[in-house]
Amino acid sequence: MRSSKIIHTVSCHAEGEVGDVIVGGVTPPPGDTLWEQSRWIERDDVLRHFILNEPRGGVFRHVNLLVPPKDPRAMMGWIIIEPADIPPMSGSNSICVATVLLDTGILPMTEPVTRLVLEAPGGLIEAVAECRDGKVQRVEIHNVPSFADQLDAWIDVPGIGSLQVDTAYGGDSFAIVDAHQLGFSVTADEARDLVETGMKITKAANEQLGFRHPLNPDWDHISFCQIAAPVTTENGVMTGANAVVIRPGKIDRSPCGTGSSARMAVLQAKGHLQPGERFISRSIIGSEFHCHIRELTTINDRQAILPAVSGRAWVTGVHQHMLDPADPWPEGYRLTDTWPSGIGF
Ligand SMILES: O=C(O)[C@H]1NCC[C@@H]1O
Repeated sequence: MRSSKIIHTVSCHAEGEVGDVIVGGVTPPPGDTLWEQSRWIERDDVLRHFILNEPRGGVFRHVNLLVPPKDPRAMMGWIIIEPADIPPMSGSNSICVATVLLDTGILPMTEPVTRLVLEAPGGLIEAVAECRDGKVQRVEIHNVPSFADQLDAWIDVPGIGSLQVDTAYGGDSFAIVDAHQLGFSVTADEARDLVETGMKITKAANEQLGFRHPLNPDWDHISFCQIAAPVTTENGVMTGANAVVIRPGKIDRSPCGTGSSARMAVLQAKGHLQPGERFISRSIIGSEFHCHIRELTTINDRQAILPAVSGRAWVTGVHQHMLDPADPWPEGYRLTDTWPSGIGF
């Protein structure tokens, strides 16, 4: 076999959402900070196209590039590569990264608990991994400070009408809308309609409300729409299903860690969730993240929370993505039958 490029990945999913990890074959991008390195990856499409586009990838795939940390407190840094964005943080991807680092032995595992400090472009996180028999059983992520931005704001959504939404940040930026207001019960058979509706809401929320992170003015848009079923109490625990619509048009198969953090920030701001109380976030495929608010904090005088989100991840394979020098599509291709375009912003 001949190849002009080989990228080694360990494939993984966290509660249903793909989060493959590049463990070799890519040199760290230039930049003095993880954030700068992540903007370099965003500007340079070569890696993104090679790994995300067909024939190697698809709109469902997220890929995490391991890089040496910049912060001396961190054991590893990583850059999250999603279909539309290179985000500051990701819950499902961080659970995949922690699991792959320990299950493969890249970082040493200590049973029954291994604590990792990892550096995402959006800041340091801690991953507390429960480990047994050489396998990570569950990872609790101590996420970056999260906060509600605009509460009960009205937007006009073409084809839908006037809608009340909350906007919030949980390591990524969200417009959160009540599913029942839209006639959804957040079940798998609604997936296509949820995506079309969510994409319109994200676009309208960006145009009419916008978002800018108070400490990182570069992060200046709303990435996702979270269509959230009202919270209920199950066995004494506050529980909420959601469908997070990811640009350019797919639903998070996991309960979305950044979305769960953003939702907890809104619940706390509205007085429905207190630090220490449990919150179960449930995905459209029925998988769960177990969450709570660790403590309250502030960002530039703005009320914020420190969220904890825990979930499980499983390795699904190892791959060597290769490029035959004669392949006429070295960066692959995407078609609008499976990779929507023209909706969003
Ligand atoms: O768990 C999360 O935060 C994410 N899942 C895929 C898209 C988001 O980054």
